[in-house]
Amino acid sequence: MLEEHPVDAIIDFSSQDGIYTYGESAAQKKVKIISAISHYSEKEVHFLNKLAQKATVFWSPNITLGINYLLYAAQFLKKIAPFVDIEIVEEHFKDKQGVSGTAIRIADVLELKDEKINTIRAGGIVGKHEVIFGFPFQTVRLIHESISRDAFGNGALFAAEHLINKKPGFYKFEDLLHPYFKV
Ligand SMILES: NC(=O)C1=CN([C@@H]2O[C@H](COP(=O)(O)OP(=O)(O)OC[C@H]3O[C@@H](n4cnc5c(N)ncnc54)[C@H](OP(=O)(O)O)[C@@H]3O)[C@@H](O)[C@H]2O)C=CC1
Ligand SMILES: O=C(O)C1=NC(C(=O)O)C[C@H](O)C1
Repeated sequence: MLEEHPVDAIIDFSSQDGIYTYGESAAQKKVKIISAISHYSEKEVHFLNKLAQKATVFWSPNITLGINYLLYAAQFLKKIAPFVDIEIVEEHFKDKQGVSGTAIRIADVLELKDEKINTIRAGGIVGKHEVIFGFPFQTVRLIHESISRDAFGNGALFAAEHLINKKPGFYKFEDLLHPYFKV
């Protein structure tokens, strides 16, 4: 397939097991792998790491620029106020299965237990994440809302552009943003 249709990168919004259909042949041909799958088991993460020995592999459970900026801002605030109460609220469309992979990632970077994730499923909400920092006399709310699925397409293109000159290895969105934080 990749011989008939050569490409520079594969962008994956399929499902957890999609990687097994193209991973090996992509890595063999040094085709970059950009995965937006929200949930992987340890088995898939291990497989991605193996592929990353040969190819440039990128994985982001939320590929929007906005949410990845929010992740930075949230970690920065937690550093200043380590004992603040933090709650995460994630909202998605009614049929979305499982807890948001983004919310799990936010909890992970802020070192919060998964019980701090509050889930809402309603109608056609594309994807909204809010991190609430409850101080004694003030509240800080960091909110990101994908108002159209175009946000994911734009994010995937941002990733693809920023991976053009990247050597084989396993990359996360923050690896692409680090250079922008140098002042
Ligand atoms: N990182 C991010 O920013 C985002 C991540 N996602 C994630 O992307 C994934 C897909 O979400 P969503 O678009 O809602 O899902 P859908 O089920 O609507 O779409 C998935 C598509 O991929 C196809 N597909 C699934 N598995 C395979 C496979 N093994 N081989 C080939 N094709 C396959 C499906 O085909 P068929 O219908 O024939 O099964 C379907 O066309 C989820 O993990 C979701 O959480 C979604 C949006 C943003
Ligand atoms: O399934 C989706 O659609 C989305 N999944 C995400 C997640 O699980 O965090 C990311 C985005 O909000 C859309």
